[in-house]
Amino acid sequence: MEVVVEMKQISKSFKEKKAVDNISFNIQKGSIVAILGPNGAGKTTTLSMMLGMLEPTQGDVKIFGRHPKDIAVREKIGAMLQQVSVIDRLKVREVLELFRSYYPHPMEMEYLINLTGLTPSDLNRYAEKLSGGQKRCLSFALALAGNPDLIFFDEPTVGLDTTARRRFWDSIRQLSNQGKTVVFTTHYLQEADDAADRILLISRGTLVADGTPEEIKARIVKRSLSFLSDQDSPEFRRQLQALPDISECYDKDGRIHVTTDDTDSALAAIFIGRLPVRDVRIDQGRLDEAFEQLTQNQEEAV
Ligand SMILES: Nc1ncnc2c1ncn2[C@@H]1O[C@H](COP(=O)(O)OP(=O)(O)OP(=O)(O)O)[C@@H](O)[C@H]1O
Repeated sequence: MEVVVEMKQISKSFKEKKAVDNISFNIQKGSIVAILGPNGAGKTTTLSMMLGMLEPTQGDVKIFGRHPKDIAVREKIGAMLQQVSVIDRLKVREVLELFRSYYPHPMEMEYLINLTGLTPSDLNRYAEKLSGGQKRCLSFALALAGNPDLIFFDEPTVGLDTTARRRFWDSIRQLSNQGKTVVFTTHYLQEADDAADRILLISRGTLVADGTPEEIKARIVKRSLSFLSDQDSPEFRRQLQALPDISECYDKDGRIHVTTDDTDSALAAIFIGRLPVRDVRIDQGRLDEAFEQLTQNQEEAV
């Protein structure tokens, strides 16, 4: 598989603040990768270094095997960033033509318009007169104007309604099917889960997990066992605390719950030790709760 992005031991500090701390990953051609994390995690900083807009304090970024600022790289990448700025006094069609003219192999105008949700009537309007959502569509179109092989999006769906959001992700899938590589940042686990093949989970500047959405979910969602007991005693509670990989033991809704990363081993230990339990259930924690907890921890630490 062709590697298009190589991030090797990247750190970025702003004065005293370490925004990104020793992150390494590669991105393969044709993949859709979400950089997921709470506010201030370092997502935009990471993206900006891939785009060559920020130089790392340490480490090495390579895009298509070259420095991100290399002209050959610039012709093959597109980006849609958080702030939407449009050129005044130009109609949408003129702005698009202008951007297309910067590139050796621009995307066909008709395809570009279809893909990005701009309508024929939008094309004759002045860019500054578009609504917020329409400006996002224009921004998407400008990111694609050069027919890039690698496209970066910073929080792409902020401010889009449900229909526009769905259209955006459908278009991204189409681009990915053509072998284009997509990297986007998001706060939302749900969005990363729906849209990405792979999630890079960033927290406080470090890469805390890297895998498919399924792997990430399995990692952050805690499992627990719950059961009833007719012979509750301090000795029984001590035995529960000694189960493998137990992080918590509590009572809820008349049942005893133990949280563990390894439900199989905990179950085996319960049966081997003949602990006085019955009606054992394995519960999967809720994904949104787990992610919220991760986010809260981050916010508390900032
Ligand atoms: N130019 C800068 N000067 C000083 N500190 C900065 C600068 N840019 C980012 N930071 C700090 O670096 C940290 C990471 O910021 P970054 O914008 O990368 O986070 P993020 O994950 O993209 O957050 P958000 O989701 O809120 O956009 C934050 O603490 C931020 O305040």
